[in-house]
Amino acid sequence: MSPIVNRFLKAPMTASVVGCPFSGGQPRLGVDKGPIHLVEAGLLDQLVGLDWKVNFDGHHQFEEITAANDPPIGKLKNPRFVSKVCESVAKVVEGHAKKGELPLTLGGDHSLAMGTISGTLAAHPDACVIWIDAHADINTAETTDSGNIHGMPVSFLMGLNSQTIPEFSWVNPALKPDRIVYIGLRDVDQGEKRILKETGIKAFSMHEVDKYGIGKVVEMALDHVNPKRDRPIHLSFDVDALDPSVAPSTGTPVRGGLTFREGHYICEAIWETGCLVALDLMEVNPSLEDADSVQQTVAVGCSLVRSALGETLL
Ligand SMILES: NC(=[NH2+])NCCC[C@H](N)C(=O)O
Ligand SMILES: [Mn+2]
Ligand SMILES: [Mn+2]
Repeated sequence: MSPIVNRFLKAPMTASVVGCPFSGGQPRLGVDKGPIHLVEAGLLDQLVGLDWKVNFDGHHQFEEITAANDPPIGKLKNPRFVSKVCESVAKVVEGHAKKGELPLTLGGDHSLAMGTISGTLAAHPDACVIWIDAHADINTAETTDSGNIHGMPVSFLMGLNSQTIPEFSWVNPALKPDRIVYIGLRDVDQGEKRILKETGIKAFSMHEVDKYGIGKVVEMALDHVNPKRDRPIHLSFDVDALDPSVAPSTGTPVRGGLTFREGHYICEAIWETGCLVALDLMEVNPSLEDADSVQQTVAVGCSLVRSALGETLL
């Protein structure tokens, strides 16, 4: 383990794994198998190898709400199911975080971040969010085209929906625009572009990664949300931020993404701040593409987590 001291976690440093076999935030089956594959690939032993104490007592259990009992609310698909699962995930993440452990949430689709970030903010009200993704996931109930809630968690966390949706009233819209920063964006819907402008949320798209290089981009991102490097950091990593040649097995791949090293650099640099308090690794879908692609994507998912939890190259 690197000599980095984490200022928010209790010793012995403990990762509490929240495996979330959930796919209700988007239509493609298989993303619910992501956490199972990540664990079966040996991720937990790898973390033990980095000197983490690892808590894992099986994947997160939740009650299924069937489509028949979950008609759309406006355009939102599976709204009650997504909401219930995220609410339970929020409680679990909050519980771990309040004990000084690091919740490591394995998705599952990215709607789960509504839960994980709610949980983090309940335990660490001062936290900032670093969101690594091809997508902004900030559509509102009004702007969404797809109705897939994995494209909307940030809007709920920030309270951007003009009409309150009672099913989601448990979400405390505590995330402020200056406490989230994006890296890796390249497929942002028109309505989302407008929201980013209006809220003034800082975003480093692939254009900025090309222009400045990943080292400078991460530094600028941290300077924005965490200028004194004294705030807890929640890192939410959607594997589709990586180029599809690096992480092919994901539901909404977009070409022109982060290289293998750029993705890992982000994780390493955030660990080096000593401020990481929660990590999400989302959207690994082992049902998509051939067996080699699946193996490659799962392996990259594991190595991103290791980098974020202190693995170094030397
Ligand atoms: N977490 C993701 N992969 N999100 C993809 C979102 C795609 C699109 N913007 C939508 O709203 O449906
Ligand atoms: Mn994405
Ligand atoms: Mn996403």
